[in-house]
Amino acid sequence: MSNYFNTLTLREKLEQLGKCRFMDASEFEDGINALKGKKIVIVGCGAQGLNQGLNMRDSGLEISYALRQAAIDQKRDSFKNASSNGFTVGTYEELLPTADLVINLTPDKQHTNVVKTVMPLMKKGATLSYSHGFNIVEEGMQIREDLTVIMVAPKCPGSEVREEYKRGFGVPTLIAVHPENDPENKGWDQAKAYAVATGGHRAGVLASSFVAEVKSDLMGEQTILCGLLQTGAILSFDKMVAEGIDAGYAAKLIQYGWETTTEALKHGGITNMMDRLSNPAKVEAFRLSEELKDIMRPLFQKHMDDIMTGHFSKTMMEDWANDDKNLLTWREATGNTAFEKQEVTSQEISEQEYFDHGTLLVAFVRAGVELAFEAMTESGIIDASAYYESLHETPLIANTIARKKLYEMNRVISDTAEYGCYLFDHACKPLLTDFMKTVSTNVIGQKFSDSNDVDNQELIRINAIIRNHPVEKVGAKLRASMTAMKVIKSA
Ligand SMILES: NC(=O)C1=CN([C@@H]2O[C@H](COP(=O)(O)OP(=O)(O)OC[C@H]3O[C@@H](n4cnc5c(N)ncnc54)[C@H](OP(=O)(O)O)[C@@H]3O)[C@@H](O)[C@H]2O)C=CC1
Ligand SMILES: CC[C@](O)(C(C)=O)C(=O)O
Ligand SMILES: [Mg+2]
Ligand SMILES: [Mg+2]
Repeated sequence: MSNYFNTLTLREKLEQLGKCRFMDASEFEDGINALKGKKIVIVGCGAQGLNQGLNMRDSGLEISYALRQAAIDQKRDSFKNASSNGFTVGTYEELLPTADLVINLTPDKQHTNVVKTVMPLMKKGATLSYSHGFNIVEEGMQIREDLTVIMVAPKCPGSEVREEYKRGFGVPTLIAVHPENDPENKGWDQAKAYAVATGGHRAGVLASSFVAEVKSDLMGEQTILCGLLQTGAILSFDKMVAEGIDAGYAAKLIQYGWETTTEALKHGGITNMMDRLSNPAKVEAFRLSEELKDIMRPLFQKHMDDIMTGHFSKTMMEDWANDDKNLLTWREATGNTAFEKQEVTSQEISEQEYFDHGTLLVAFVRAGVELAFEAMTESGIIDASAYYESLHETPLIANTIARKKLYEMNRVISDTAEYGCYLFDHACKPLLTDFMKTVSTNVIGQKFSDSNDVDNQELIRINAIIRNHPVEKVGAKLRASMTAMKVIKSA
């Protein structure tokens, strides 16, 4: 097997990277019909497997879970997840030969092994689905010619896939059909029905490609979504403690600070998040974020380049072959950081205080979102896709940090995202050493200034720069269509 992306001509690469169309609500009028009455078997019952399955069953589809014999015999979490929720659970041999749709929701590292085991058992003309295209794009997995291959990739952690559905909504979702595997021309109808069943159509669906999904997903998770939140958390905590801020307070400010400040992104993008600061603090956050952008730009570009060339996937696969030595060492090191180990204070921190004492957090978020968006769009990824993989998903990942610090984030995201997160974090922390020496507790841990004095001309200039960034333009459009869809549904 060889990297599929690297076998494409330049024109084919650009064509697939640029595939991204925001689908109209009318395209989902057929609902779940293309999958109604079909036998759907999910392989794996972890973060995505369980939550997607619950939504699909509640939407009227017939779902069961195929697990490894050992998982069933040992009553592992996957078995408990599926059986305690009343699903039929069976072995591959029992369930796969009659399945119309097999959904592979095992970790990316296992895909080659899982697909090679599953494929011979699948009936002629069935469909194989993924929620991330790594196996097809980076490993070049070849799928039997009679099988249709689709992707339905929710742009968020599995827990949110379920929570949003229960709220009567859904999460933005990217769908694709592998061009090499659509022999009966039914892939798009099935992918659309699947997106309806998970609730994704209510939040916005992008008709895209396996290639665009993989390259944008990897970039978002390595940089702004997970890597930078981890780096920013550790550096900000260490800084506060070194400067005499109570450690319990510092830990709480970070653990919940990302969630509170990025909640503002959901409603009104970077503009709204920055507007939550006092004017002098906004001017300072802008200055800091510009500096951060200059320092971190080469690192963001390196991650994008390494993802595009296949260098990242090659090195991660080397670690897979080496029993995950790097991943496991890095995971342990994250668990041992002072931030992770520190108990948080019981002292109340108000919503506004998270902004007032978190100017640096806001600067990190602005810098990271804009850099990730810029690196993706400069590489041919369409702005809507880049928006979902940078700004949109940041608050969702921040929610996981609020639950149990970095441990919870790294547990909930895929192993692929976790590996990329550590990779970025280890390269980024040393880059920011000098920068961190220049900041003090007036931008992290305490209020920036008691005065509200500000130069009007400077404020106007800064506001214009923030508001005119392309991530703000596409974000305003996408957020408006999400609201519109929500209204259509409840009408
Ligand atoms: N995590 C997330 O939020 C997101 C994940 N994705 C994608 O979704 C897919 C699933 O990821 P995620 O939900 O994180 O995965 P998990 O790590 O949560 O998956 C665990 C499940 O996979 C099973 N499994 C593990 N190894 C094997 C194997 N060798 N053979 C068969 N089953 C195995 C486990 O079963 P057992 O009990 O037998 O070990 C368990 O049921 C990935 O492609 C990922 O990139 C996409 C968007 C977000
Ligand atoms: C952010 C990481 C992710 O891509 C996701 C939750 O969307 C993953 O792979 O877990
Ligand atoms: Mg993702
Ligand atoms: Mg991912």
